[in-house]
Amino acid sequence: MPYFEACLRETMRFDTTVPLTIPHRAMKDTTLAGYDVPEGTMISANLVMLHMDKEIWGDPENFRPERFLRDGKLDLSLDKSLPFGAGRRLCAGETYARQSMFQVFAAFMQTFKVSTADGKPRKLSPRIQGILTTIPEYWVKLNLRN
Ligand code: HEM
Repeated sequence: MPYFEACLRETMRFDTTVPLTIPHRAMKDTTLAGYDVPEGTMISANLVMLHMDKEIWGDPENFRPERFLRDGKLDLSLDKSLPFGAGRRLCAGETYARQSMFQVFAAFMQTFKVSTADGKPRKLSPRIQGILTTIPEYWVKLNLRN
């Protein structure tokens, strides 16, 4: 189960569902990462940049759930990803979404063996970028596990 949770976290890091946070407005003059930010400035955090930062992840281009595990246990201090944003306006559905994904995908993977439709390895699909990241049509084959 820790490995499965690590897979979910790595999936959301590797393939950021919401690439930009909801735009926020600076309520007073401030500084951010050394930049002056005047009151009223619109700011959106780029979560893809965070999730693909080499300095944070070392090898962000690799899908490697083990990066969240220490001695076989999930270690949340290793998870610097923010798929649900952060701060006062972070996603209101984070807990619900994390729990639902865990329950639905764990049951799904326990029930089915999943492969590509023709059984051959496929490259990642191109991504369609919008408010959410989606992919074009992509067929998979499900076989019931014994
Ligand atoms: C995997 C699923 C989801 C992801 C990756 C996601 C991600 C996000 C992100 C990145 C934001 C912007 C946070 C920010 O600006 O800092 C957001 C906002 C929000 N999300 Fe989600 N979300 C998910 C599911 C849900 C669900 C299931 C609900 C409701 C049941 C929900 C409700 C909201 C609401 C209400 C906001 C606006 C919060 C505010 O501005 O105060 N989200 N979400």
